[in-house]
Amino acid sequence: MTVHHLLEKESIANKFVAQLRDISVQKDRLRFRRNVERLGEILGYELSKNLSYGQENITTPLGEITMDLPKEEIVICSILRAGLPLHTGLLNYFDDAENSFISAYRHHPYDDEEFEILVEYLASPSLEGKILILADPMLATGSSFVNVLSALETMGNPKEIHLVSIIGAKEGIKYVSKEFPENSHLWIATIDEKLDERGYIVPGLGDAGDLCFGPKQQH
Ligand SMILES: O=P(O)(O)OC[C@H]1O[C@H](OP(=O)(O)OP(=O)(O)O)[C@H](O)[C@@H]1O
Ligand SMILES: O=c1cc[nH]c(=O)[nH]1
Ligand SMILES: [Mg+2]
Repeated sequence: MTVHHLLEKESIANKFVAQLRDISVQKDRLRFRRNVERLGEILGYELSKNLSYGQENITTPLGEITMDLPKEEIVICSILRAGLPLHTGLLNYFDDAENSFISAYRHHPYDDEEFEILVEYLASPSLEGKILILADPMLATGSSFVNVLSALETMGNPKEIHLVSIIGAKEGIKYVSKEFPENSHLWIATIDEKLDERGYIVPGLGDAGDLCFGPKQQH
């Protein structure tokens, strides 16, 4: 897997990530979701430099020009819930992509520290021969991305997989790199050192799903 680390070079994206992390700003849910969406747009733009292009003739009111335009069939698959605003950002740029939605959430059957990842809902077109973009703003242990990959197996073989995320922990990135095909790419805004005992990224930003949409109750 090739890792593309957006914040390695300073840009306006630093400010969006800082606002997601900042405890005095992140409780504004509208701003939080919009910053996730903006980072989806930026990461999508970076990713677009890696796609295949083909020539097409364009007619303007004054003449003709040949332009290189994207040729790939793209499916954007986001992991509920926190993947939704990232999905919107990606879809703002890849506006004719097909779309998949999958649920993967941490179920705590016994206590706060132990959890399993449950995949319960999947709606997807065929992925056969297509570019699959998998979106989730948090890559902590990496188990959600890996479980989702196996849940998507019945949908066909994508030509290439691009993971899009905002904050990743080193340990989780190592795990997904081992489990995803070698020609996959990870487009990530920033990489943090560690996880705490509950599997949260430190310093991270907290719970991205709750910050986007409010707390949820275990069932
Ligand atoms: O890399 P992992 O260790 O699997 O953790 C990351 C997952 O945790 C979060 O989802 P969460 O379970 O909090 O669901 P939510 O989006 O519904 O809040 C996040 O959006 C990822 O899906
Ligand atoms: O740090 C983390 C880990 C998992 N899910 C989150 O939302 N945040
Ligand atoms: Mg959550």
